[in-house]
Amino acid sequence: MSSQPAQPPPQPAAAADPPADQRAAQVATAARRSTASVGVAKPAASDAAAPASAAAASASAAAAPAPSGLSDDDGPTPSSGEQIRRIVRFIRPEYSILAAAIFFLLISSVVTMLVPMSMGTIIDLVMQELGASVGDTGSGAPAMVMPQAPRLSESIRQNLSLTTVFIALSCIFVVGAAANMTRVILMQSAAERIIVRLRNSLFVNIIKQDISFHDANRSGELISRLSADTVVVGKTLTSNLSDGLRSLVMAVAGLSAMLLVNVNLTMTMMMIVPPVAFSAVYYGRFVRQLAKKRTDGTAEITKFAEEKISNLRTVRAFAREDDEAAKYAGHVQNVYNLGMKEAYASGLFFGSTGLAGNLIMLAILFYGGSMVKNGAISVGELTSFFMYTAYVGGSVFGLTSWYSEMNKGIGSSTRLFKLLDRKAEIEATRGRTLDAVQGEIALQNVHFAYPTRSDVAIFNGLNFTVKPGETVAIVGHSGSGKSTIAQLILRFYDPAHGEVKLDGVDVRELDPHWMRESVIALVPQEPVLFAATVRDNIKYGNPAATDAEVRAAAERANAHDFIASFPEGYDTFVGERGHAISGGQKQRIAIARALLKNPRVLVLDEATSALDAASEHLVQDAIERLILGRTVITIAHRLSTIQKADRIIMIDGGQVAESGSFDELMSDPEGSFFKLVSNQLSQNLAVEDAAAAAATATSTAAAAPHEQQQQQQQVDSDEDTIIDDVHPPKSA
Ligand SMILES: Nc1ncnc2c1ncn2[C@@H]1O[C@H](COP(=O)(O)OP(=O)(O)OP(=O)(O)O)[C@@H](O)[C@H]1O
Repeated sequence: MSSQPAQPPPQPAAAADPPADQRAAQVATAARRSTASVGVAKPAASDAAAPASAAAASASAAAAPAPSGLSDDDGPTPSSGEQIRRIVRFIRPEYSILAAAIFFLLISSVVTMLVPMSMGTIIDLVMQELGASVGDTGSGAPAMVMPQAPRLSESIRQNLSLTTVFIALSCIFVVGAAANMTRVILMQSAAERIIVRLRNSLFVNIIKQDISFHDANRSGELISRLSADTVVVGKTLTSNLSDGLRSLVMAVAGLSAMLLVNVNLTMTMMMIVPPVAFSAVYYGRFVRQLAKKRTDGTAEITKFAEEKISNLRTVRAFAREDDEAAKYAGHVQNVYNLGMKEAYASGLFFGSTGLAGNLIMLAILFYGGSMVKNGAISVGELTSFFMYTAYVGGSVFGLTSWYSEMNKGIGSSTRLFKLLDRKAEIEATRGRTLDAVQGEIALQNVHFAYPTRSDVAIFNGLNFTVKPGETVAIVGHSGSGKSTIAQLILRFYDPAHGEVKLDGVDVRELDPHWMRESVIALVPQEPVLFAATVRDNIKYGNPAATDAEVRAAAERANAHDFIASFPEGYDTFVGERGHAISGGQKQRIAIARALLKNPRVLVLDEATSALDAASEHLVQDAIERLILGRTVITIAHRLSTIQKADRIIMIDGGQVAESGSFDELMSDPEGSFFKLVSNQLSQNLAVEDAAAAAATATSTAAAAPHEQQQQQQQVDSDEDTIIDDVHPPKSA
């Protein structure tokens, strides 16, 4: 606050305590004289004036929509079957790619399964030639027992030479490798496409959720779903699925081949299946639960980090870096603990199944060796069988890890699909549009409570109409619901009862997107700029605007001169959330943005933080140009704005307490508007008194240093009553 009165400041009303009518005249005069920011909305006791009787609150609460958090309370968790069906529905567009991938997978698997059989055949061929050459030595007795010719390789052996087999197998293996390569590429491309679709649909669904949903969910968590969970689910649906299918095909084909080679040996091998399958099911369930907890833990880490990093200036200003680092470490430790639980479970599971696999191989070697000795099977057949056992063992192992990965994916997908399937209420409405908008806004018998705080009624029977072209200032104590009116007009929320109307039509009948795009603009208290250039930020009001139009809007918003003074002009990067430019500059860019949009109805949530006099003047001047020829609803915090309005609406107790021109309202010293203004003025005048006292004190050489310091502190704190009494930024 920088206003220095031209005349000696009048006594604060409370100190003089004059009769009511005299006080009225005094306050009105003081009000007229004050051209600076008065911060009417910030009386010290304002919070005590909270609206809403408990009865009204519960009435509103009954009709208010339920809070909509992305939590376990947000509807029942679907069963695994439902989740799998949901996942299958989601991957439908990739069916053709997946089918092609499965085709190539089958080819490569068949080729792989040929390996043991071909190796066995080659070994038998080699041994046969070896046997023949041993027989040729003329010693009379064969050097080793040659078992019966194996059934499977019999015909091949009879018709093909060793060289032909080598050449044929090499060609088949090349085909297998090509098929495998194609399978991997196709699967990866399906995974990437699924991740793209997941991310796009999820982002769209997140930004199209009702504001009440965003009240209930922190952005960090949503970002985590968007970035981390989408990858887990995408990979599960493709690479893991492909690996699982491959393992399944190989296990089935391998088993069939083993049965063909020898049934008894196969039965011995099968002893391992029941215990492994049993433990795989339990292990799978366990990791699914862990995965869900881990994705939640990761989301917790992301939302914590997002909030602290994006508000680093506050963390730094309070020197809380170490505390925040410790809290962050706590969240990270939580995820680490879950990871370690999984590590122990995985170690136990994979270690024991590996041991079971090795023991069964030993058993086969022992049993198979005796069969070779008896001439029941050939060495080549035992080799083939052994290789099939290893392949099938590997495939079963692959299937169990696929099962656990699938479970993890399903665990991660729970919240993701819940979020993806969530239907917005307001934003999903496809209402009509109006041909020619006059710009009349009416609130009729509006009852409202925020969905996240449904037991606190903000309005209970709010009624007022703003005529086309009229400028109305909404005033009231802090927390009385002024900004809430703006949010209802923009249809960020629907009232529990009553109607908000545009040109006599309930906004629930209208298309909310059309209304915000073409009819209504909001200039919020603390304008939010995006991390982009000045030009892009202004063009946010109308992406189709030309550079000339952007410049014209900036000129009308008193922004062109400061923009032109930047070395990069309109291409200057404004920093994250516009941190790289000043508050007054930000406000003027926001005004230029609104000018470019050229709305019929303008909702102006006036900034509560005061700017220096020069900057304030430039902003006010820009606002005056902005409001020309429109219906304007100003959530007013400055006396000058209130005085200039055609009409003032005073909100108190969730209803319109008073309505009229400035002079009309100020003529009633018992009225709530009069009290609000006089209360604020006394605060303001106290600041001026303290400033004058401080100036006197500073000039008095005799003043003790600590007294000077105290006086200065008093001035600082009084000035802060207005500047500091700023509520959390409300932005569009
Ligand atoms: N998104 C929200 N969810 C729940 N409660 C909210 C939300 N936004 C505001 N409120 C509460 O609603 C009440 C009215 O808030 P509102 O911002 O409309 O007041 P205001 O009159 O504009 O205050 P000020 O002048 O301080 O900006 C306050 O008690 C506030 O805490």
